[in-house]
Amino acid sequence: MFSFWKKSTTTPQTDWPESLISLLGQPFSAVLPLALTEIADMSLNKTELTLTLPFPAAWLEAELQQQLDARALALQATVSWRNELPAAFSTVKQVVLVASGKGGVGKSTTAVNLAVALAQQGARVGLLDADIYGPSIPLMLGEAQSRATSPDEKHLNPLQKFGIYLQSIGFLVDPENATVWRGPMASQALMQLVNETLWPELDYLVVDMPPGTGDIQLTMSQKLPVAGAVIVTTPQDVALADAKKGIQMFRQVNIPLLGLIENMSFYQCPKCGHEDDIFGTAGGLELAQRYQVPVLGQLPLQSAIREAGDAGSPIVLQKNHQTAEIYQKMAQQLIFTLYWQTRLSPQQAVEIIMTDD
Ligand SMILES: Nc1ncnc2c1ncn2[C@@H]1O[C@H](COP(=O)(O)OP(=O)(O)OP(=O)(O)O)[C@@H](O)[C@H]1O
Repeated sequence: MFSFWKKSTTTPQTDWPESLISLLGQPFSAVLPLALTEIADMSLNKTELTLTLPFPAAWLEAELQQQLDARALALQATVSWRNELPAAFSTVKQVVLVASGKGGVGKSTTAVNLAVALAQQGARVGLLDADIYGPSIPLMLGEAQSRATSPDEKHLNPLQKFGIYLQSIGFLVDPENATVWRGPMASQALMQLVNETLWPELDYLVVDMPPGTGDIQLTMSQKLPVAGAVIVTTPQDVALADAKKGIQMFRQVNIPLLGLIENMSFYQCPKCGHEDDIFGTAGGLELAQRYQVPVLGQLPLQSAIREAGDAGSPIVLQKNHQTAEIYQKMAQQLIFTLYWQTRLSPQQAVEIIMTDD
């Protein structure tokens, strides 16, 4: 019997206003295509409607309040969440890989912005920079000069920035030294980085994978108890061919594909807003359709994204920025996809065992 989420007995009572019951009983939005009555624990106390969900959804509070106001229901919405998932390993509940077949398509940018967007929803988030060929996350979070510290010479403390916990191969070695690692040595080092970091309790650990579909990527995908992978691609033919290999690799090792993100989808002129399909049209979307992978979103090629990354302050932190909102919507979709997937097949906790092969 599925036991991920037990609804309480506080589902709407008959004395709840009819319009409130109808609001909560409708599929809520494209991001949350379920009725809140199906997933939330709810209570109504005079002027306050309190919902507790099985996944982080800070965005829902504002949307729900809007709907309550629109229906002239004089209620204050409060949303909280409770994570009842078992840890997939150590203190980490769900591991999400961000991968790309080809280098330079914006994988690290996407991983950083998604991790911060997940934290903005109220989740406890870790970000592991496993991109051994170009650990760029320290730079993108303004921590390029930081080094990992150890409390006992055996473990590593993660850094904390913008509400997320960070670890990077770049905090341990100079990027030039890391790039010479190959095969087993690289995967061994990366697995050590995962295991020896003192992660606090995390709802999501986002892993920025090295680009490509070689041995390192395969070993990591097999050794980590992964909840799912997100593929980042640009619409160019060469990137798509490599993204296809990524999809095939994850399918081979039974890792669910949570979604595809088409980055640098179109060029957006910062002056006039004109859009141009600089790398072709919707290639990522066609690939996603062909392989039946959900599309999480499309991002423009936009100098603001690069500038924010270079300044060490990801664009998702900017208030009311259109691009920040795209990342936030993608994170919401990701949260719901992970919830739904776990609900359909509850995961088992596993122990990570290091071997020399
Ligand atoms: N949508 C975008 N618009 C403009 N610049 C972008 C966009 N996405 C990424 N960039 C920039 O492109 C460069 C490469 O991005 P990033 O490091 O995220 O790619 P990557 O796929 O992780 O690369 P690598 O394979 O080297 O790790 C960075 O300078 C980044 O700021």
